[in-house]
Amino acid sequence: MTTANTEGRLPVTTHYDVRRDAEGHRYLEPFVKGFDLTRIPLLNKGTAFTHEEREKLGLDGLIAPQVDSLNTLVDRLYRDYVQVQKPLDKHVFLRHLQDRNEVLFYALLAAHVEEMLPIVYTPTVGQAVQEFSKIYRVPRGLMLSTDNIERAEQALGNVPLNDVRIIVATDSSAILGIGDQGFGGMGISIGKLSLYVVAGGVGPDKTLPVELDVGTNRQDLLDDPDYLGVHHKRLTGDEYLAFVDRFVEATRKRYPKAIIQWEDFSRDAAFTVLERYRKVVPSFNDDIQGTGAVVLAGVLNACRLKGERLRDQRIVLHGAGAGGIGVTDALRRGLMREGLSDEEARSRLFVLDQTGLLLSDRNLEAYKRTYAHDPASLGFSYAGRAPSLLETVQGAGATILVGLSGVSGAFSEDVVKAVHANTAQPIVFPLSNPTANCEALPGDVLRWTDGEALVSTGSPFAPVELNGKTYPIGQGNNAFIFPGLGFGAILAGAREITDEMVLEAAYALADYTARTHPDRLYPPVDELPAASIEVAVRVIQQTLRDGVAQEKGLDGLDEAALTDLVRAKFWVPKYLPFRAPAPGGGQA
Ligand SMILES: O=C([O-])CC(=O)C(=O)O
Ligand SMILES: [Mg+2]
Repeated sequence: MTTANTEGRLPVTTHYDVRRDAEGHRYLEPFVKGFDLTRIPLLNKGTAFTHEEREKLGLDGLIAPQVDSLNTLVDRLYRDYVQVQKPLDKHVFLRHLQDRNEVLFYALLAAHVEEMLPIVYTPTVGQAVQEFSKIYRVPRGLMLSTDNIERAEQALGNVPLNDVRIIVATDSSAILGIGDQGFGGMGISIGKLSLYVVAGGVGPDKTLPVELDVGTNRQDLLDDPDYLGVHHKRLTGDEYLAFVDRFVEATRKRYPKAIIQWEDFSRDAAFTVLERYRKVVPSFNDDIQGTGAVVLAGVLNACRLKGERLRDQRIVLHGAGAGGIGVTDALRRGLMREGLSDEEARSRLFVLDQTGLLLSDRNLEAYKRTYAHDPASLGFSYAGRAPSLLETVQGAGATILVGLSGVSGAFSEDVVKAVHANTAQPIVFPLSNPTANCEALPGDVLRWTDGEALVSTGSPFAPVELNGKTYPIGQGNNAFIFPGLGFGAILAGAREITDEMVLEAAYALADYTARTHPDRLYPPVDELPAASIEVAVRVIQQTLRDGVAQEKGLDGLDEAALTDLVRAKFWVPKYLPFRAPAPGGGQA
């Protein structure tokens, strides 16, 4: 309920208490009045407060006289937005709007998804993370650090939301392809959650971005007096795990229904954290599992376009971080679905780290060993300590080349042409983000292969024109997976995010694309919400098969009924009316 607590502080309640009247109409019950209403982003309606609301809510005289509709405000804001020139300034423009008037922010974003996604998300979010201390204005989300982790429960108690269902948490150790970003990684948690709302239908009051500020190893940040994070080196080992333990424990107490999406952890921490908590709290790692699923979906579609199967391919993956190994895992599962044994699947996968191909006679971290080849049975020779990318592509007869290395330009002309020499239609995915870290430009890949390559990238690229033909470049970004995966898991009340749920998300995306855009690898970005709905439905079905759904009443629902349910629960930006409590009115 919405009564002020006894100490007279801000009421301890959600800042967005949606209720329904007897006829089922949604409304908000004011728990603050007057000026404060214009300062709480989830409640503020700008000039859209009606005359009646202004009178009743103590806003008379505090707002410009004209009453606007949400649509009018969206149009007005969009006209302002297009005047802003630089991408980072556009990002700041939108973030400020989000911190001022959240419904308007989402209405604007929803109306211009394709245009604004590169601004709130990759690539511009990469720059926003790097400049985070400079662009920081008002707080958003939960900022845990070595200064307050001992009081994690108290800190979580301060979060003014009562029913958080999805958390994106990062320790900022490997943001996109740009490495350790210290406190600035908060920008990625915020950006991902905007997608959960606009593409995944999760209400903004159900989302919480979290920064786990365990320090940074970047000397330039430590030396910068304007850097807003804690000024010490990163915690490691037991201290690090104790920090994350405290966060998880406090979160479980405050938000027992919340799912945690681990984001942009460096390779070791990514695997350790995922395994340590995945049975404790429903959670998944976006870079390992989300990226894995999205790449599997695109590769399946590319194989379909070639008229071949995944099992016919030989796959080279450049990059053995969280993303690289996650994608390799997903492709291995995909190969096994087509009837291969685990060993046969692994024999078709060739993973390289900075040194070269993973070989069993190299001194490798545990998570890389699964994919190490025995040099004796490799069947091709090489010059150095480990085969280079070119040697591997040639020796292994690669038909697919996937980049998750963060190394700009790693897919040179000779490497791409070597894949083309092995197959008429090479599948080439330079996926590293943001744009500047991409392994190759799609236009180059297409030119080097006479337009025959099937290309997709992680960050957005304009369509390529070549010899009078236009090639749209699909965005193989986990944004096509995590919003639907998370939303489905929320609606099912999943007690765990199983590997099968993630795999099902991949097949759902592949099927959606094959049905709606048979000539493409991924849907266009403006179809993110539609694709996410399909992913969510299939994820719910998988939670039922896996026996992890805690929500009752889903069992008997067929696909059409589940789709109706997901659509009905999809949050859409709308200014709800403020009303006094309805006698006997139930909670939403
Ligand atoms: O954020 C993105 O665009 C995709 C992703 O998870 C990453 O690159 O780390
Ligand atoms: Mg990521």
